[in-house]
Amino acid sequence: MGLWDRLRRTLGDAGEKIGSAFGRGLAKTRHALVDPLEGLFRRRAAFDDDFFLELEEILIAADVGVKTSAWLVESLRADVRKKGLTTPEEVREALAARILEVFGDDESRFRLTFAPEGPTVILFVGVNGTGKTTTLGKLAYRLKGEGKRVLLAAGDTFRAGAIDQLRLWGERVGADVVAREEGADPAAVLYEAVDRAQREGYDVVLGDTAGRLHAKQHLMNELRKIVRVVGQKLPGAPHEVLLVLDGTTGQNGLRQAEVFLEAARVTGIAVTKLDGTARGGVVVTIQKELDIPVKLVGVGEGREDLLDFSPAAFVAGLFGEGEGRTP
Ligand SMILES: Nc1nc2c(ncn2[C@@H]2O[C@H](COP(=O)(O)OP(=O)(O)OP(=O)(O)O)[C@@H](O)[C@H]2O)c(=O)[nH]1
Repeated sequence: MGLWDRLRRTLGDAGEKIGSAFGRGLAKTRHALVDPLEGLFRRRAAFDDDFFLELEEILIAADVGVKTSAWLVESLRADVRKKGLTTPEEVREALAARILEVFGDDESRFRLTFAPEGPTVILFVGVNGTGKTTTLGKLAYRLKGEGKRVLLAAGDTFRAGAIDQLRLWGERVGADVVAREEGADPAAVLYEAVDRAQREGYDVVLGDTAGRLHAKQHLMNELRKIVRVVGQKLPGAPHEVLLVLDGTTGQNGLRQAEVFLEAARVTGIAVTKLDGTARGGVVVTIQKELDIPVKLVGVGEGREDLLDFSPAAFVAGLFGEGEGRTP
């Protein structure tokens, strides 16, 4: 079975819808990556050194990252040689297959983890302005739609504005909010939220946290304390620590993330603002270099603009499968 058929099979009945949602979200990245690739196919008759050199430049420009791009190009070069690929279609498919290989075959790794019973606690961490609160709000909206009882915890107590923003999301999606005053101990807010969730039978607690990078040591201590306190209150929690990365910052965002990776056991990544960037290739780099699954992607400012990440949908969307085109 060819790659495109395999992707279709993985995505199943909802495939077309998922593929086109990813296709729309990745439109700018596709223009930066796949369109130049088509141009390259037209200009270069042979898959020679110049072809691979140009391909590497295209990948790097779409923020696939230097190391990952080099790996992709070398793998593709080997494919062309060993499998005797001669047509653009074959080479395009081999490249898509190599990108898919970076993510591995196990789609379940990319799904959010929920506690088998009792409340699930999901913490959102990341630099301010990356879209943490928005992503949390969108997820709350989705979970509410699934009939879950959702409690939001305003753990970014550094700014009154952040607390208000979370309250607003609570109103907008009909979720209850636990908040204290500005300057309160974030761990205490999270403790209170988990306690209330246990007593009152909430299904999910979504916890916001602060992301001030200039106070690095303080930030790390604060995060560690939150994770510790939540874990003591509810063994197994937090079930997810989601690092929110702004897709428009590409590789720079990855470097900023290191503080959070040091401070907490990050279980998944949410990449936001994919709709506004040609740097969606950063998703491939995150996988190759951090090996932490991307679980959610933001593709707009609306409350429905949140997608579950899926490697098959990502590759299908990237190569235009979801747009009703045959790749
Ligand atoms: N286009 C687009 N905009 C987004 C997306 N996610 C978030 N945004 C916007 O990004 C901006 C920042 O989002 P916030 O949720 O406030 O970011 P934050 O990380 O919580 O930042 P602080 O509140 O400062 O801690 C807002 O204007 C959001 O509407 C997305 O997926 N696509």
